[in-house]
Amino acid sequence: MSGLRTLYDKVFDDHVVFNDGKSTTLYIDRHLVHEVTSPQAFEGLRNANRSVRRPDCTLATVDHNVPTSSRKSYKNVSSFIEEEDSRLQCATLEDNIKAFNLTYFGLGDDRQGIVHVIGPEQGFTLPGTTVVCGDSHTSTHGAFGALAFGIGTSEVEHVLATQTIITKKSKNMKIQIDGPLQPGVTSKDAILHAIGKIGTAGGTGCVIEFCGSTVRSWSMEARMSVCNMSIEGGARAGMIAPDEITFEYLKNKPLAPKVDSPEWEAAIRYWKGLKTDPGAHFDIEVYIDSKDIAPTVSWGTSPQDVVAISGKVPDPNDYEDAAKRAGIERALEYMGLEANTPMEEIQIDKVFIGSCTNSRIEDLRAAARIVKGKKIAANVKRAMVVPGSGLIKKKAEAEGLDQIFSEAGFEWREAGCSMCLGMNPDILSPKERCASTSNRNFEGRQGAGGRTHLMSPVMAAAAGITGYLTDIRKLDGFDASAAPPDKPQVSVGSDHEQDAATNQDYDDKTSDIPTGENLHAEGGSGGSGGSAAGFAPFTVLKGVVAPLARANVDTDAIIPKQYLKTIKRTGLGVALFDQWRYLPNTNREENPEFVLNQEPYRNAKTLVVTGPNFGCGSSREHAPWALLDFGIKCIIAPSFADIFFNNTFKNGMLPIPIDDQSVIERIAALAADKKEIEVDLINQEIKTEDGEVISKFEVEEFRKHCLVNGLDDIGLTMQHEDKIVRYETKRSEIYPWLEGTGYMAKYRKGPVKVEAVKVPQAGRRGGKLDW
Ligand SMILES: CC(C)[C@H](C(=O)O)[C@@H](O)C(=O)O
Ligand code: SF4
Repeated sequence: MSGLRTLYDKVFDDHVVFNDGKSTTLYIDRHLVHEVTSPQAFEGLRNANRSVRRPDCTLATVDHNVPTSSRKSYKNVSSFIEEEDSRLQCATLEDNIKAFNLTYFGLGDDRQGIVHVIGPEQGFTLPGTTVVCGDSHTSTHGAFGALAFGIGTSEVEHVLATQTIITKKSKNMKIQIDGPLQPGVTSKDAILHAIGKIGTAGGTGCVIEFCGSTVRSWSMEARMSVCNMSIEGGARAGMIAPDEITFEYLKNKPLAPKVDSPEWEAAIRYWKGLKTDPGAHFDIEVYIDSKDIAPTVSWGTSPQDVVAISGKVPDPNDYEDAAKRAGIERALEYMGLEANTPMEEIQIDKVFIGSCTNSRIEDLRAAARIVKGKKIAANVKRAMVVPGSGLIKKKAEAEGLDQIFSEAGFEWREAGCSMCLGMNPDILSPKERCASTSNRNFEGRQGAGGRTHLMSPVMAAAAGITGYLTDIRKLDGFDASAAPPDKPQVSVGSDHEQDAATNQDYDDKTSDIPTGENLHAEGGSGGSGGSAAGFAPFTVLKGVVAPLARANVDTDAIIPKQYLKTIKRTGLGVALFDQWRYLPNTNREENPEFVLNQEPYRNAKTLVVTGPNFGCGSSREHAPWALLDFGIKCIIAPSFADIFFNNTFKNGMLPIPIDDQSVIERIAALAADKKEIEVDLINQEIKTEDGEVISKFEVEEFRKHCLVNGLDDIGLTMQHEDKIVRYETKRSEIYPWLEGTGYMAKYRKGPVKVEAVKVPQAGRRGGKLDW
């Protein structure tokens, strides 16, 4: 070991609560919570009689399910949200934040917005912190030099209860981008270009540090767009070393330390050390010359399917690899595109400017500059602008951006995730084509059968004006010198300074929240009664194995968004692979071609996937819940996306990555022959029906131990209460600005730090704790 450390190494090291040689327990500074991935976690806490350890370090909002229609007559969630499941999920969050004494920005509050927009906007996200959320795009916060990553619902419960997470060190990856960007090219183009280069599995197992002169020149908004999409590159997190631009952005943010206070000075001293030591080792290095980045758009159904706007739709015949060819053919069919069509000849139906990638003030300003004085094309049925937060909306209105958009024919909406994933009323109809500033173009992402083309805000704005995917550089009146892209557009504090001024103000804003009467005494808010606490031990699994010949199977495909509105963990098997399992335009008539609709695979206990990167995309733990509910406990694949991989273990399931493709093919052949296989976790072997060992496999010792014994890792962590307290004491001394003092001073009447639960829960239901 050279002793030289990367930015990631430094932040990781500073958060180690303990390392027992098998896994590392990391302290979490900031926990963001939203309505989709939290109900089951709160239910688990309630079932185990646990409290939230650090309400002062936890911030909740509603974003995914909320309608983006006018809130002029908004009174409360129950009367405002029409769709029943969405309403229940939002109401459940409100019940939970009352019951657990958490800070919450609801629909009546200007500070409400997409969770990854409001954290930075409030100064909740700070350099050098660990930030988690039950959401894959938590990587956004890495733009501040934070170690920020998405987690599943079981881990949400773990963090709520212990303020820690059990983890394993990732590899270090560097993406260096140098030189000034060309006119019309933005950081969104840079990240789309980078993902096209490395692929959606390129960053698997890694934390990416983005560096180089191009990155240094970017504003915080531009940096957030890039770190946001690290997850689309397969990485656990993306990070950018903090610098003067970061510090400037944080000045006067409500929850950042007060400028010029001793805390601010101490924080700046610490933050300035948060950079990679020259000569520190990276496992993977990627270099990009900014001259090679053009305005970039996606053509297919994966974020790696990108091309310069001046390019053409790819031709499957140009690819020798049969699997690759089949993948492109499938994507073209879904997207309704002909090979070799120039991208600029693709006509669109809708435009969406929003999402946690591109809904910040700078994005809206850039798009407004393009549409100013113009009108959307006649073929554009709908064009929407959805600010990332209520405060951004206000700011934009103060600058007259809403007028510019409205005059051009765009709808000016209220804050939320909106059409990024259509869990709310904003969706595409089947076959509608959308120019979108969001981050995922998976099948059905913006609505069943909808077709998404990812791009930057200026490109989406230009598409709205012409009605076609458009090269921004050719748009009438495009002024290449208007905003030199290599000059940082620094957003200073006053941009987002607005805040609830007094306790009374805060109380008024939250007075519409119910008081917890919806909470049931048993089983939480109508949940399944299930919990992450303990599961059936996994030792040997023998049974039918179903073959699935696909690569990059995303969690939207495993279970689409409409099923995420549940507050339970159970009953999701019926929705597993929904789009592939049922014929379109039928009343859930089974597609006989799909493997899980065939005998004997309906009873499969194991899935063998022949392509890599299974479970990529969102952090939804609903994906393993759906598999488990269907009966699948083990998945064998060449590789897995990190968050999905974690989530399976938390549910007593075993994912087995096998990089020898011949072994995968052999198991797939046995599966095709309807033969059973045996997965022996104790001996770490996969065997034929006759007991012949097909392959050995690796599994982390700690995870194996938990699986074999059906252990609840929250209980295990709570046994180390003394170490957590020791870490917290040290943290208060060295990093006093992390205590959540902003909330204490402004919004709270009582103390915010509740005492941790003193009596550790048993690690195994009814069993002996032996770890
Ligand atoms: C709902 C949530 C689990 C999901 C995510 O983790 O990314 C969502 O935000 C998405 O973008 O698909
Ligand atoms: S990716 Fe879309 S759905 Fe997910 S958090 Fe961001 S805006 Fe919301």
